[in-house]
Amino acid sequence: MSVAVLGAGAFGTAMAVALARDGQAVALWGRDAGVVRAMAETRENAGRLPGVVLPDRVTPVAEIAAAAEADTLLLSVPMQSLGGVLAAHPGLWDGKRLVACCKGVDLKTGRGPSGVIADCAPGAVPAVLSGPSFAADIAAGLPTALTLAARDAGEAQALQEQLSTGSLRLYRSTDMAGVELGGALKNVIAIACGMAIGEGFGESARAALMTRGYAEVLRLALARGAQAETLSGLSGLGDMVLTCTSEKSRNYAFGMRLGRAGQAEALATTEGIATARAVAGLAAREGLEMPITRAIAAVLEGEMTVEQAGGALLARPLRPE
Ligand SMILES: NC(=O)C1=CN([C@@H]2O[C@H](COP(=O)(O)OP(=O)(O)OC[C@H]3O[C@@H](n4cnc5c(N)ncnc54)[C@H](OP(=O)(O)O)[C@@H]3O)[C@@H](O)[C@H]2O)C=CC1
Ligand SMILES: O=C(CO)COP(=O)(O)O
Repeated sequence: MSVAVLGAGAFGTAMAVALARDGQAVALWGRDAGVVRAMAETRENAGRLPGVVLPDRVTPVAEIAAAAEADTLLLSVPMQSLGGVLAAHPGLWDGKRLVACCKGVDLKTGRGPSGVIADCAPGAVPAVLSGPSFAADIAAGLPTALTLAARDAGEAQALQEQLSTGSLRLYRSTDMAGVELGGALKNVIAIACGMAIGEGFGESARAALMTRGYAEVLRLALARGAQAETLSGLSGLGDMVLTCTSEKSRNYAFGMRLGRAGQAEALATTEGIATARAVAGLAAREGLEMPITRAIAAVLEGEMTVEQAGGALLARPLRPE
């Protein structure tokens, strides 16, 4: 089984490096031919993952069809770009294992990564790779553990074996909904935690937000048919712990800047913003109790300040835990 990476950002490049160091030949597709040429010449992705040498087995390619010859394709573009990339090349995906590495909810359809793959590439086998991992850590060969989910247990095991390396340990799951919801929603809670620290609410408040945020994630995931064990695993609790406690997280750092300065510039990968909007809407429609997510969405819409959001959460009626 051969593997390629679509999306030459930090995470895609890190995965290509990890798999190549483990002995696999990996095509790495980037949409910008100039960036691809520079990677091939300098053996570095200077813009997205500076300082990491691309092993010889990584081949940067500017033609998506060349990368899509592989059996397994890691989709490492931001969540809001996933549908567009798949829809733009409809002839490439039949029979391929498409492993989504992005975390979030597509704003146009309300679907997670596997739903977007099912819509845009119905002839492919969808899978999801998620969990606590900074691209720089994977690229440095530091010990990392993630969850690989596919609907079919045999597919999940085949992908687990193909994509695990000496330092990257994958656990397998068939609970696609649980894995992708945990990955999407931890970004919302990370923004909340960043806001709390930036505003000066303190570390106790952050611990409360992580814990009560986890309760919200679990509530939504169970309502979507996910298994509780998945949410307490790497792709749920594991990623929430990492993302809510590290300024290396773009979502957490964004929240922190917003808490400190009242405004902050978002990146395409500040994926918790779109997720907060999508999930706050569906929580309201479906009567799901998700007060933290709704408060974060309100702050992001400019309907309240971080200070007001904190006050509103504290003023909620007292209830059993
Ligand atoms: N960085 C990390 O530590 C981790 C990231 N992830 C996930 O991986 C995904 C990618 O993140 P990451 O690599 O960090 O992000 P980056 O911002 O580093 O890279 C995103 C890449 O996607 C490319 N891209 C964006 N839109 C398109 C498009 N329409 N067509 C083709 N390529 C496109 C960008 O190209 P260009 O440079 O031309 O804009 C860029 O190369 C995210 O969903 C993220 O949540 C998961 C775990 C860890
Ligand atoms: O998902 C991540 C770690 O698992 C990276 O977090 P950010 O997308 O917030 O940078």
